[in-house]
Amino acid sequence: MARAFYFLFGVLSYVFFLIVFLYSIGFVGNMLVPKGIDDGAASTPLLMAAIINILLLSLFAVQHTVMARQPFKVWWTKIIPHQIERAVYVLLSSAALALIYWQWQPMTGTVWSTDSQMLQYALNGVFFLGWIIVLVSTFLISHFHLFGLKQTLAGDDKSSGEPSVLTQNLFYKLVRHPIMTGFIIAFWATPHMSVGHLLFAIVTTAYILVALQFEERDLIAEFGDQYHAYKQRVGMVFPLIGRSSKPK
Ligand SMILES: C[S@@+](CC[C@H](N)C(=O)[O-])C[C@H]1O[C@@H](n2cnc3c(N)ncnc32)[C@H](O)[C@@H]1O
Repeated sequence: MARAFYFLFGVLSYVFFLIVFLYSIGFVGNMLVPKGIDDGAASTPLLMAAIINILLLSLFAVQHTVMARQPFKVWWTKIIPHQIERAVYVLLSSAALALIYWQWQPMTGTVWSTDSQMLQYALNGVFFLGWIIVLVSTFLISHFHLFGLKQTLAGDDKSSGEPSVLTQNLFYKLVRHPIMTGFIIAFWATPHMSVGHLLFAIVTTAYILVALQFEERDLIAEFGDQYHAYKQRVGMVFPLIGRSSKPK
């Protein structure tokens, strides 16, 4: 009975994530959604709009980073069943993203814009390529584990999970964090960069670079020398850039 509940919760959380993920593409790309990043009346004064937007992004950053850390998970799974820990994380992360999109204050001044149709097609192509890299990379790691569905079918024994495997194939052969590479590409590639979009791209890129320091600390704790060797060989977010020079 409990297992069925965990699975149902996992499925609902996953469906919510999928809706928010698809909305993210429309929001950042200013297409096909009721409210894109540049839509809405720009009635809030610029400085106030910037403060609100940074606070919204910070809320997501704090939730996403704190809940992903091992000490938090150890404490949290004393309160909630370990089978749904990841699904709850995915649900709350998706809710934090939905809040950003809902409350985002448009800042519509133009930073760059191109009239060239060729360039517009090219930049939109790169934008979609970024999202495809994100999606494919989640499957290279383990899509349904990453989004918490697999864990809902686990037994009561916390230690009975599958052993972790360090993915090093396809995109992971080129960079250590292709999901983040895909996001960065998708956030920056646009034929029309508004002030609000630029703020979004700068803050999210900075957050990604900080969050990866925490993630890599955890990966080293988990995989030890194997990760050190991987770090020496493979760039962080872009090929060849951000490799460590010597073994620790
Ligand atoms: C949202 S994913 C992001 C993965 C990676 N940072 C990226 O950008 O492709 C975070 C989870 O992926 C796991 N992870 C990161 N790199 C991995 C790898 N090379 N193999 C397996 N799991 C990995 C982390 O332990 C963490 O649980």
